[in-house]
Amino acid sequence: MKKKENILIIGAGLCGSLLALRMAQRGYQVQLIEKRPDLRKTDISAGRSINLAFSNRGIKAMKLVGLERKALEICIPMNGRMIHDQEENTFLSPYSGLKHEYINSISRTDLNALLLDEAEKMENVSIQFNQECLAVNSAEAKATFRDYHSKEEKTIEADLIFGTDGAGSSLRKSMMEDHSFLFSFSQDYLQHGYKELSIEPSKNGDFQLHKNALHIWPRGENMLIALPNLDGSFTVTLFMSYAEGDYNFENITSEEKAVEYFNTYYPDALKLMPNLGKEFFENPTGPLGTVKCSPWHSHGKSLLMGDSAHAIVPFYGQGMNASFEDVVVFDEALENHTGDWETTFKAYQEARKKDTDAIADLAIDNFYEMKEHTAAPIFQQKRKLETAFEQEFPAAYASKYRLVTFQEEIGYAEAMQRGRAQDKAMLRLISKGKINEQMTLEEKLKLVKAETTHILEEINVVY
Ligand SMILES: Cc1cc2nc3c(=O)[nH]c(=O)nc-3n(C[C@H](O)[C@H](O)[C@H](O)COP(=O)(O)OP(=O)(O)OC[C@H]3O[C@@H](n4cnc5c(N)ncnc54)[C@H](O)[C@@H]3O)c2cc1C
Ligand SMILES: NC(=O)C1=CN([C@@H]2O[C@H](COP(=O)(O)OP(=O)(O)OC[C@H]3O[C@@H](n4cnc5c(N)ncnc54)[C@H](OP(=O)(O)O)[C@@H]3O)[C@@H](O)[C@H]2O)C=CC1
Ligand SMILES: Nc1ccccc1C(=O)C[C@H](N)C(=O)O
Repeated sequence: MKKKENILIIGAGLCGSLLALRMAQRGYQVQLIEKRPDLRKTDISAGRSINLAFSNRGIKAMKLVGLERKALEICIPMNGRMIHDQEENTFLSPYSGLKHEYINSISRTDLNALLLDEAEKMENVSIQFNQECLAVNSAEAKATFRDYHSKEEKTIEADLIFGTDGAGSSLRKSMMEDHSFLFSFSQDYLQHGYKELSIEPSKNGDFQLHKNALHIWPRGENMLIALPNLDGSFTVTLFMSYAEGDYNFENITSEEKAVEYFNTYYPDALKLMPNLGKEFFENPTGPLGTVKCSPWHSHGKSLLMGDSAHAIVPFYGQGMNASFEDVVVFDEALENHTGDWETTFKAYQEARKKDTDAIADLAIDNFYEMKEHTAAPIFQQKRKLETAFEQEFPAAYASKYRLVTFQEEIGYAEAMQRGRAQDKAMLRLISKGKINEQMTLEEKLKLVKAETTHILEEINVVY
């Protein structure tokens, strides 16, 4: 039997360590090389989200490598959005009408460590840390690395190179500089950035907010969110404009002003954040952007996956889930692999690109939905109706959120098209007063379905 190829994977983040494990399970020789220190031994989380919303697409990928149960053991279920209004009232808006459909809060470090531990157990995987990739020569399948401590440089050769080195990918930069093929690239930054803060557990170690929810303080321009951690704390993230509005990252220049801002907009959260002023200035402000590029592969020797191929804004809680799903889709492409990598890479991109483009756009939609629409009565009415449809007629109706998050058998592109049409139909019917309380739920559903079909027909889509 032909010996399987040597594979070099750049970046041992979430996607890279999952890919390394899967490729090793398939019998390839894998070298996984990471710029940062081993996160199981050193804490340098700066600049990354501490916890993540983990849902069906990500869970499916963990199942592929046999780690679904271990991952779910370290999760906290979040059944819905807990909306906090400015008067300090709260209400829970479920993510689905079905009890078993919820998203999970998981620690980035714990999940990454789980994958690294399992990959390390494989005798055909080697992992190196503190080695930054500087450049990749895809035509020759060679990559240059620099040791973080000694600053020494070395070149590593392989049969194939996978770039899973995140939004600032070194492989992607090298592809951009390789003028032997046409490489398309776009990067769009939002005018908003993010800052991570925290709510510590109470003195008794209890959660100070409802544990099983993703908390949102929608304030129109800006918003605050909080996700629970296993130790009873919450990781709080402020999404705020860099330079616009009365308060922004540029003009909050003192601890007093940070506290004043929170006291004005998030008074209930502020009561639980005694260290806000200090944390605000100790923690970094991160940018939020979308990266799209094509092709994802070059010379039949290298391939971009995860954020390096398609970084998205975090608002759908799908970046990692999509990066994990990449591994599932690539694994399916490997089923038809006949030895020609260029063909396999092309087939993978063909199957995947429309869906990662769609989740990038959906994530921008959800930015507006979270920070503005969740506070609007018409939106709340729509969500209530959708939840009722899902409860009573789960096979006949799935909201956009449910299609994207819980129906992993449907691609993001289809979820976007159907979901957007449904949203438009519902909002149209509600605002025109065509849905009224005299109607049965079944009659309301019929009307929404007909209006959705009409909207889809207008854009020539038939399901
Ligand atoms: C604020 C925020 C919140 C988020 N929340 C969610 C969420 O709730 N749910 C969700 O699904 N997604 C979320 N995401 C998105 C998620 O973080 C990413 O989609 C995911 O981390 C992508 O995984 P990756 O392995 O492709 O990249 P990364 O996790 O960024 O990993 C890349 C790895 O490559 C290493 N690396 C980088 N450059 C080099 C180099 N030159 N040489 C060697 N190694 C290198 C990095 O150190 C890192 O370890 C969020 C993102 C942000 C910013
Ligand atoms: N488009 C987008 O939305 C986004 C793009 N990016 C891009 O991605 C790239 C990477 O960003 P990011 O992940 O935040 O930054 P890095 O991982 O490069 O650095 C984060 C911190 O970790 C330190 N560090 C890195 N490696 C080691 C090591 N081996 N040992 C000890 N300390 C280490 C760095 O120190 P030191 O300063 O010494 O290197 C720095 O203080 C950037 O180019 C950024 O612009 C990032 C996020 C989103
Ligand atoms: N993890 C996140 C990080 C940042 C911003 C949003 C999320 C979400 O998960 C939002 C969730 N999907 C929602 O729609 O309520």
